[in-house]
Amino acid sequence: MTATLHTFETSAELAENLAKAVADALSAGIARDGSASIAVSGGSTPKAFFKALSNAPLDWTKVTVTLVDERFVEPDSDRSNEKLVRDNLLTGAASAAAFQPLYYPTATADESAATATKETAGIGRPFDVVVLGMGGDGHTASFFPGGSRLAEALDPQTPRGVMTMQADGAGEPRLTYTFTSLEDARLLVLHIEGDAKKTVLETAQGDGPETDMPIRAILRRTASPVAIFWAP
Ligand SMILES: O=C1O[C@H](COP(=O)(O)O)[C@@H](O)[C@H](O)[C@H]1O
Repeated sequence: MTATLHTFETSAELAENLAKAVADALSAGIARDGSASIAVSGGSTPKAFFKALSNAPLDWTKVTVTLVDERFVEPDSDRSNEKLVRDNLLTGAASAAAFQPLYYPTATADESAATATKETAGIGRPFDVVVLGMGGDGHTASFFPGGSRLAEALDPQTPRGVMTMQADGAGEPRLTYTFTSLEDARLLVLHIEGDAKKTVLETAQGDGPETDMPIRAILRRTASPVAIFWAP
């Protein structure tokens, strides 16, 4: 599918424009279906975007927010993507939204993934909005180079749902939506910032296997077009 690059002069300008595009897509989902869904990424990049989106004037009681991926850590950990979202997105107007976690306090990450798959089965078919990030190693969601279940996660035959992933660069065991869960979002965004990530993106857009840079699966073969939002 095609990818279109949207460039902004500052991170603040990007955050405002991305929040507007996402709010419009959520409003369209509510108007069409009576409810809307969004899966967001964690990491260090999305904070300003979350703050901008949390003030968007839409009927948040009709919106379900979930995560593209998560670490298998308690939700009060500074490493938790759930904590990032609760502290920065689910505030103000957006505090009325429903939240579907991927982490559950189970004995193993696999049990948590199974519970998350069951609990999220009613949303995201397709998601109204998916906002992906990208790591400096070319990972997106928890599709890490060298990931223990990378081939399965990226396989177009693997069903929708949440699965586990382990990788050297990942730290804790991960929980991640599969490629098929994310690729057909009505608005599919890749949000990256900084010159270093632009260089990683350009490398990923060149030849080479998906296993080296899993973001290539998103850039090459999603059902939906990818809107890339970038600022220096
Ligand atoms: O591990 C993760 O990293 C990526 C990118 O994070 P960033 O800190 O470089 O912005 C993120 O998209 C993913 O959700 C997160 O779990």
